[in-house]
Amino acid sequence: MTTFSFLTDIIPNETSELPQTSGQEAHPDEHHLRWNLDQIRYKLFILSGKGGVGKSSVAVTLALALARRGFDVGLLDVDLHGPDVYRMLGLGKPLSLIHGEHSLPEDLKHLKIISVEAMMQNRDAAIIWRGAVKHKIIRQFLSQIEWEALDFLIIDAPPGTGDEHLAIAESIPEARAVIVSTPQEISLADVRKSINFCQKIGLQIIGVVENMGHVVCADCGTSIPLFRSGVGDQAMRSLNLNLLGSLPFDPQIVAAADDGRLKDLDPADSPFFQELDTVLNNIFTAVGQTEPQKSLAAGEPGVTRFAVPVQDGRLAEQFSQNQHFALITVRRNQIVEQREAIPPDFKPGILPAWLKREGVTHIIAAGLKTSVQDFFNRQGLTVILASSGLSPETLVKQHLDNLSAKND
Ligand SMILES: Nc1ncnc2c1ncn2[C@@H]1O[C@H](COP(=O)(O)OP(=O)(O)OP(=O)(O)O)[C@@H](O)[C@H]1O
Repeated sequence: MTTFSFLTDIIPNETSELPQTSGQEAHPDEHHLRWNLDQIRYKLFILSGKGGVGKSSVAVTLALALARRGFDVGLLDVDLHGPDVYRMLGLGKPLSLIHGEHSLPEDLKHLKIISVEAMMQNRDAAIIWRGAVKHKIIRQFLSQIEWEALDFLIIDAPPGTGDEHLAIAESIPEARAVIVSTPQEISLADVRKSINFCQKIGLQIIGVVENMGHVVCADCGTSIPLFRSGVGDQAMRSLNLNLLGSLPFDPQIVAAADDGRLKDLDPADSPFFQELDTVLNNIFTAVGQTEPQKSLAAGEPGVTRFAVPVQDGRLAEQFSQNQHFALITVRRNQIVEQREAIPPDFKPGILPAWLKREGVTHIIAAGLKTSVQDFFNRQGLTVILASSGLSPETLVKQHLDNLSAKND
């Protein structure tokens, strides 16, 4: 569940009044912001120099495709003046600020979405906010929403390079930019501005998605260019950018986005979604995500994942830096998957977040102090104490045997 009650004090009701803020306040949320962001593995910032090139469509469909592959995904719409994400997905009802919470439909269980549009009682109201207010709202989206452990956060920005972009770049310096463009010289000129912006503020660009440059013939599957051919390719080469993929113009995308049915389109019937797979795979390569499919989703019914700190293939006597964990997945009392992984750090703020991101539900460990056990328990991780020296597989099997003996 994502909670939003904090927004009552910053979102004007039905009007475009400015909330009172100097914009100069120190951010008491700094700690929470870092805590939240440390739990998110990859942050992708979707940009375009020009409006209407399909940036929101790419952001939304990337988020859908990732969630369908089992990744935990957050989609943040920071296009404060023209938020479209909520509309494209048909998430009709405005968020109830009285109850301060909102739950997403079951079929989007791997996807969390937040857009300023979700909070507007009147969606046609113009939003007139100064830079400082935008900055504050974006910081609050990032620091006060309980995003929890995510594999990907997709951020949809307005066109151009304005306050929203600066707020994101300052708050998430580790975000990586994906630039969306159509293959026309007029759009590509704006791409150069986006590149310049990213370079000036030190945002890493992972590549460009070319959109609506061709159509795919429904009868013969031939690709028919809609613009002067070669313009996009030449520009990518001259800008030294990675082309992540070329998405076709697909009339189903327009109709589905207009009707709020983007999430209902069958990817198998859509040339756009088929080509989006190439974009996704190129993004995985660029960010170093080795598995294009999350093997088994954390929290799936009947699935538990054990983390066992190991040394020389056996349960380690204690936690130590650079230690491997055996991650063992159990489904219906059977071990279905086993692999090793190393956490990025052993700090209290990092280790539980990493374990949760890896879908871990149980830790098997030796000699953990009660205070450390309580700490993991508070993070929703069950601790099972065992003696060191046995293999992780044996320990998990012993635990499963003990459980079934108790149930008999
Ligand atoms: N590949 C595509 N095929 C067909 N229609 C598309 C495609 N990509 C985007 N569209 C349509 O083009 C229009 C503009 O797309 P979108 O809103 O995603 O652009 P944008 O760059 O985010 O615009 P802005 O930032 O100005 O809001 C929408 O109607 C959308 O449905």
